[in-house]
Amino acid sequence: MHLNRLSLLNFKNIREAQLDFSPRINCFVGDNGTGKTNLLDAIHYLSMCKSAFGLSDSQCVRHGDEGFVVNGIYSTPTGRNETIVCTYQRGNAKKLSRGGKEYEKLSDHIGLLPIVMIAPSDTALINESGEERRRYLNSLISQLDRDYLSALIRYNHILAERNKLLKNQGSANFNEILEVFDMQLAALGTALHKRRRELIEELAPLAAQAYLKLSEDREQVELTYRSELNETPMDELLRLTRTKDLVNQFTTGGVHRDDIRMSIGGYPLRKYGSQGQQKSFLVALKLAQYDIVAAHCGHRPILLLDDIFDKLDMQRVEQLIGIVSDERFGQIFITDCNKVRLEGILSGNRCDYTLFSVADGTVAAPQPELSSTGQEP
Ligand SMILES: Nc1ncnc2c1ncn2[C@@H]1O[C@H](COP(=O)(O)OP(=O)(O)OP(=O)(O)O)[C@@H](O)[C@H]1O
Repeated sequence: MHLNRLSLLNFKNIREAQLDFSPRINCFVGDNGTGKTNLLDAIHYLSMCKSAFGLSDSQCVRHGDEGFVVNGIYSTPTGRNETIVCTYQRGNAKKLSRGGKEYEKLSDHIGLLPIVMIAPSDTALINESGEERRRYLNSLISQLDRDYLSALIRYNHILAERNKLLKNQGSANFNEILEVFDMQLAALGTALHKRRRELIEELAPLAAQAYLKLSEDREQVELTYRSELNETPMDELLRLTRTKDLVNQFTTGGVHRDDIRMSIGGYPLRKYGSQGQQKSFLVALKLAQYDIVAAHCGHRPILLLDDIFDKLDMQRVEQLIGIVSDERFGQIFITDCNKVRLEGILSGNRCDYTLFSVADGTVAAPQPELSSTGQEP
């Protein structure tokens, strides 16, 4: 599945654009703040029905305008064309259609056009709280497994109800209701824990392998799943923490406290990893994610590489381009401020790429000499 044509209307700083893409490597080059990342975000919208950066729909409407349209024509593996359109008007719910038919539930679309993005904001995965890492896990597993998403929604709902009850300990039938919540929470928590454990067991060796390759066998990283449920089943955990929960008036144990430990050479990555090592780790993690998503859907996700070369030394950049130029990767979109550097790296790796110049929200169609297999026409 690849994106043939992207048409935009009033999306962020892009008033209007219509772009035809290569099924392999597409590059957006231009100065800071010109709209390169915004183009990636539009592609993200078509897959995930939302911005990759936690922005609301209205924040993605071009300033002063009333709504946006993001339209993508995709080529399916069977050679058919599939049109996906996302439209949003301020004050209304956004709409998503596939082949002219509007989705009733946006969640039905998730997973149809798999996508993996590597962006500078991913550093939050290392530097922020466990909530960020749980969000990452949840979003990844939800792309692979619809049951997971519904179990997660139920878990969060019951957790909120249980916390409300714990603040209201004088309410009628308090103990009976608490027992019911505990039973439901234990069943859902156990299912979420199992799925997270399986995913991390799959992800960890792939990420470690990708990191080794990026660092040319110089450094080793590790990813481990931290959960209270690794040692204690959820029903028992709720029993053990009951007294504490009554005092604190919220649920102190469960999968809502899970985390992922990331380390380099046995030490915490956040404290001991350099910026380049942290960036390499995130790239390795996302490459591992790519392999898992590709294996699960049976076709290659679209890969979005935003500002990917920042903080990486030339060897790692070369390794990365070497990895993604492999045939197991499908369509790729890369942004960079430095056209000469990007062209040098891609030509050096004999990559087939198409280059778009972005300036002040306007995207120039590729010139013949900029659509290259590394050689002048
Ligand atoms: N809703 C919006 N309406 C108009 N302009 C917007 C909107 N949202 C963001 N922008 C503008 O888009 C620009 C940022 O674009 P983008 O993040 O794509 O930059 P970039 O080309 O990737 O830059 P960099 O190289 O610095 O990462 C900023 O100038 C910002 O003000």
